[in-house]
Amino acid sequence: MRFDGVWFRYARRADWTLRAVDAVVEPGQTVVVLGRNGAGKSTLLQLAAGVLRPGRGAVRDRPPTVGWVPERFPADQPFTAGDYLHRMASVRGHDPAEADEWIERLLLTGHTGTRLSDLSKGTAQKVGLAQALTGRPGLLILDEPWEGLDAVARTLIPEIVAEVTATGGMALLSDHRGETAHLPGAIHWSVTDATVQPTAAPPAPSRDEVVIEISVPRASADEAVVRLRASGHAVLGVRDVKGPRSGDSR
Ligand SMILES: Nc1ncnc2c1ncn2[C@@H]1O[C@H](COP(=O)(O)OP(=O)(O)OP(=O)(O)O)[C@@H](O)[C@H]1O
Repeated sequence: MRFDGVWFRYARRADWTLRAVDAVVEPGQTVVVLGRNGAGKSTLLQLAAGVLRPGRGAVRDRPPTVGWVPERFPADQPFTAGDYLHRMASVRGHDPAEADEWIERLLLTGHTGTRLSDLSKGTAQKVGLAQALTGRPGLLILDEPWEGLDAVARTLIPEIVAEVTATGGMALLSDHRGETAHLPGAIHWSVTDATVQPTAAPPAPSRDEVVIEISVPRASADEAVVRLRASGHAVLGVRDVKGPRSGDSR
């Protein structure tokens, strides 16, 4: 996908929010967009998603299926979470059952009967993420994904991004706090003074560590992640485990 001389402003006589953007995202690539508040990261992501149209220039070769998670999920809609996800899957031409995979993986099963407007902010963000992932997008766009999401979902982001890119998809994420430093192989763009430039990745922390796997009841997953983090541990991932328990038979 290519930004080909893209200029954008929000009103006819306003200053340009983005000027002369030329940038390429290759298949299988992850791009992290850095920049201070108000620099234009969300604007760039919405141009990539096709939600905004350039004033000049064009975004070319966008994959046919785009999953976009805005910074804030618009929860003021008259559906339950389950209804919303199944309807959105149908509207986008996917099997509604595909939504169920993400409902389960993002630990949303207990929330499917809740109205969107009654969900907590973090759960609503997960519904937005499930919506974007249904149908296996060739371009996944996550606007500040670390901001609203709960602890479990945050650990899933690198895993989900890796799955999208492993099959030749592209991922575009914005990050104003440098939390995406751990996305392996990502390239970084910086939005400064209305222009977009490649920039160096923030340095990754050095390690001399071991990985310990633990299991907890599904309902306690979020609390466990929060506690482990609070104790100074790095939580690398959360996955669903089905079937009889093994490995603790002593
Ligand atoms: N709908 C809009 N109408 C007019 N101006 C807007 C609109 N949305 C954003 N802007 C302005 O465009 C500029 C870029 O905003 P944008 O949201 O893209 O920045 P950002 O880098 O994503 O910031 P943040 O990190 O705070 O989300 C800001 O000055 C913002 O106030």
